[in-house]
Formats: sequence, C-alpha cells, structure tokens
Amino acid sequence: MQTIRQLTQLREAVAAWRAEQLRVALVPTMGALHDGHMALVEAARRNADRVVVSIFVNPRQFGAGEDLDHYPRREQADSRMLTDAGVDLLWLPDAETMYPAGFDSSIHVGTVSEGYEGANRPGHFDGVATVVAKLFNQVSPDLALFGEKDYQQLAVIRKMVIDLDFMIDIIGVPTQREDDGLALSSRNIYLVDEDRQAAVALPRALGIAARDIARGGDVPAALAQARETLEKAGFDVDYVEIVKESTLEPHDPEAPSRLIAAAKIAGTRLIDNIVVEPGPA
Ligand SMILES: Nc1ncnc2c1ncn2[C@@H]1O[C@H](COP(=O)(O)OP(=O)(O)OP(=O)(O)O)[C@@H](O)[C@H]1O
Ligand SMILES: CC(C)(CO)[C@@H](O)C(=O)[O-]
Ligand code: BAL
Repeated sequence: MQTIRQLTQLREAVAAWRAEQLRVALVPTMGALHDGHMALVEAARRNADRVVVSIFVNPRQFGAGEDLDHYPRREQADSRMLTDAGVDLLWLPDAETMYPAGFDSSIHVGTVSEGYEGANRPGHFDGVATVVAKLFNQVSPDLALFGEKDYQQLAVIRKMVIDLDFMIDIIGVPTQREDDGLALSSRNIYLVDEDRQAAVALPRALGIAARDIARGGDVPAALAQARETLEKAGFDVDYVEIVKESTLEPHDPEAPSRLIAAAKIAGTRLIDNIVVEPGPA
C-alpha cells in the first residue's frame, strides 16, 4: 500500500490508474479503524479495481466543546489494517493541505441536513459536505462508500452528489455490530465497562420499537417507550424519531421507515438507526 500526504503525489497516482482505465473507489474515514470501516473497504474491493482510503480528522465537522482534541488517532495500527485488507492507497492529508491559509468556502446541503444530527450539532454537516466534496475532487473516484451507521450523513452526501453533479456512485454499507448489537464506532473506546454494558440499550430499544411499529403498534407510544428505556439505562437522549427511509422526510405510514436515535452515555454520544420492516399484510 502506498501512503501519500501530498496532493501532487495523489494526483499522479490516480492519473496513472485513470490511464489504465481502472475503476477507483474512495472510502473516507477519520481513522481509528474497526470492522465497520473494513466492511466499507471490502465492499470497495468488490466494486472497484483500486481502493483509496482517506484518514482525516476533519476539524470543521466538530462543534465547540466536542471531542476533536480527544478523537482517537492510531495511524500505525490503521495503516497495518489497511495493508492487510489489500487497500492500494492511503491518503493522509494534514490540516494545512485540506484548509490552507485563506480557505473560505463551505457547502451547505439543504433540508436533509437540518434536523436530527444537524440540529444537535450545528455546522456539522456543512463541515462533512465540504470535506467530502474536497476529497471527491482530490481523488475523483468512480464510487465512494459510506456506512449506514451515519444514516443522515449518507443521505446528505447522496443529496450533495445529485445537486452538485458529482459523477460518483454512492454505495451505502449496512451497519456492522458487536455480538450484543452495539454498532461499531470509533467512539466506543470512550466507554468504560459499565457504560459499555449499558450502551446495548440503544440497539435493543430501537429493535423493540421497530418491531412494535412493524406489527401495527402505536408509533408515538413506541417512541416514548424507547426513550424511557434509554433514560433508565443512563442515557441522556437527544432524539428518537421515525423518518422516511433514505430521505429522512417526516414519517409516512405508507412508506418504508427507519428509526433513528442519538443519545449520550457518560458523556459519549452514540448514534444508531434501524429499518422498520413492513409487517404482515
Ligand atoms: N459500524 C459501522 N458499520 C458500517 N459503517 C460504519 C460503521 N462505523 C462507521 N462506519 C462508516 O465508516 C465511515 C467513517 O466513519 P468514522 O471514521 O467517523 O468512524 P466511526 O466509527 O463512525 O466514528 P465515530 O465514532 O466518529 O462515529 C463512515 O462512512 C461511517 O458511516
Ligand atoms: C465522511 C467523513 C470521513 C468526513 O469527515 C466523516 O464524517 C466520517 O468518518 O463519517
Ligand atoms: N462518523 C461521523 C463523524 C462524526 O461524528 O463527526
């Protein structure tokens, strides 16, 4: 695997692949890699001839008081994992390369970015959209892969790609979970034993609510029950909501739906989501 930190070298490497008409996939990450990221890499390898993974802890998507300074950074371990997984190129820009002095632009994706994560983390999706647009222009991949764990992020990127005419296929990869159901996340390492055990309430509460709703149960009651379960487990709940699949528009009982939630346990903010499978007719 090649590791590249300079934009000029990245352009040369990608241009050489283009000359051979190879199909290039990009997996954008913030590092501290786990099996969730590796599922994106595997999907990338299945769908492309060459795989680029970027690692950049993007300051512009962190709000004041968030965990930018503590966010786990593990360059060597990440590099070994990516080499073992057959990744071709690791793109490791620094903050100066991404945001040189005088950088003064931002991408705002409309309605889909404004509720839920957008409302709880003001400016977050502007930071995500801006850095992802830059990564798209730097690597010019044929496809890019994102996890369903960050469900709203996936919807925001899809909308940006449509609205701004990026010629890039966006592939969403299902959420990878621990054996007890907790979604893999770089932030799980913040959880000490007791909080880690309590955290399983998040996927469980969503699973129970999704089953209730799929069987025709009362939607507000199911959401309230999930919220109560989370609070009893020690979570401070930001939101538990039901939305239309893919677009996150307001819930429509006739359309496929998804439950989305964000909650903090012992100061660690976790997000999760689950599909509401249509019940028997
Ligand atoms: N459990 C998972 N299953 C599938 N994809 C995932 C999972 N966790 C992260 N991803 C995806 O990996 C990509 C990079 O995510 P990121 O580096 O922020 O990791 P993360 O574990 O989500 O970290 P964080 O703790 O910041 O949420 C994103 O597209 C994200 O959706
Ligand atoms: C897409 C992303 C790499 C942009 O910084 C980040 O939001 C993430 O890791 O999900
Ligand atoms: N995986 C989303 C990145 C973030 O929380 O900033």
